[in-house]
Amino acid sequence: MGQSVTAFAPATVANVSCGFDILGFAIDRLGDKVSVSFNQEGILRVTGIEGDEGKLPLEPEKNTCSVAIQAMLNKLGSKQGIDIFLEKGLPLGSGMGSSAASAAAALEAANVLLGNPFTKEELVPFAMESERIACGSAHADNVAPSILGGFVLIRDYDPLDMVKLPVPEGIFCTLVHPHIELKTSDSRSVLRKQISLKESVMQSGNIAGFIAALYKSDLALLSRSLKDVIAEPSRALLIPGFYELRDAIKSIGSLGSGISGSGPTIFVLSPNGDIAHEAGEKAKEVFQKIGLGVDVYVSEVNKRGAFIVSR
Ligand SMILES: Nc1ncnc2c1ncn2[C@@H]1O[C@H](COP(=O)(O)OP(=O)(O)O)[C@@H](O)[C@H]1O
Ligand SMILES: N[C@@H](CCOP(=O)(O)O)C(=O)O
Repeated sequence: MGQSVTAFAPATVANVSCGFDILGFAIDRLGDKVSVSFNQEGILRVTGIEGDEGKLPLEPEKNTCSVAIQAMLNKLGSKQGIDIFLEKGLPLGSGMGSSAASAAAALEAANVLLGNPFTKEELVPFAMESERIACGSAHADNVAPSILGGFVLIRDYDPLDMVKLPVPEGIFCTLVHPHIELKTSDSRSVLRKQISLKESVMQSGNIAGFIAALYKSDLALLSRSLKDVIAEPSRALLIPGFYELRDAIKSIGSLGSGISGSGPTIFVLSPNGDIAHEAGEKAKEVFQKIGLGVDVYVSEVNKRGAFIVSR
């Protein structure tokens, strides 16, 4: 076997309530690992997947790792054969950017294997192609933060215009993952196709407030801006415990909660780690009452994004 390169890419929280399809941030530690190496057969193939309980496709045109690398090879005009091995660390259909993390790790590793022809920013459109395959929409609010780290704003899609945003000191995220699976394609299908002028004004005010809050490190403003009048009203109905958790954390000093991506994971932002852990305990109580299993992760915002583990 020739040179092998392994990369890790983190889970992400997309939308962050006020930024439907245009805002996301990366999480620490949780994520997918992908190893790539050249093969002599001149084909792109997924040679194996670990940690997916046999659920993910090996077909190169269906797996987000290979779809993303194929888009990269197409851009280079290359027919280089590459073997891909995926270690799946994220649950599927979780709302934690599982499909995106695979693509981000695959691209980070393949870019190094091919001699770094692209910057990190240039990798994002390749990963968007894989999101189109995974859930029918080429949104960038998972893949961009998974590759770049931190909070990322997608100002425009055509042409792609991304802004990496500051991360206020001390801010923590609690991810609450109830044990149900929600496909992004399904939770996109419940969205209203049109919103009112009033709702558009409210959403614009909140996304603008959120961005200002990041630049000013103003956590009170950030908390007031953590609202979603576009997706949350339709999607929250698919997530048991969503409003109960919001009520349960009202008095503990957290900054607010929302749906992570398209759900079912719920995120809570907090001004420090203690409150983030307390939010996690409240979440366990809420879901115990409902009788639904839940995983809780507490994490800082990951400023690094995808990185090389070994080469
Ligand atoms: N490498 C991959 N990792 C995760 N999902 C993948 C991968 N390749 C293809 N998929 C497909 O993408 C879908 C999961 O994506 P999605 O519903 O968007 O989950 P998430 O919200 O966790 O990203 C599944 O249908 C799965 O078969
Ligand atoms: N903006 C997208 C984000 C989907 O995130 P995922 O983690 O659920 O794949 C959407 O809201 O549909």
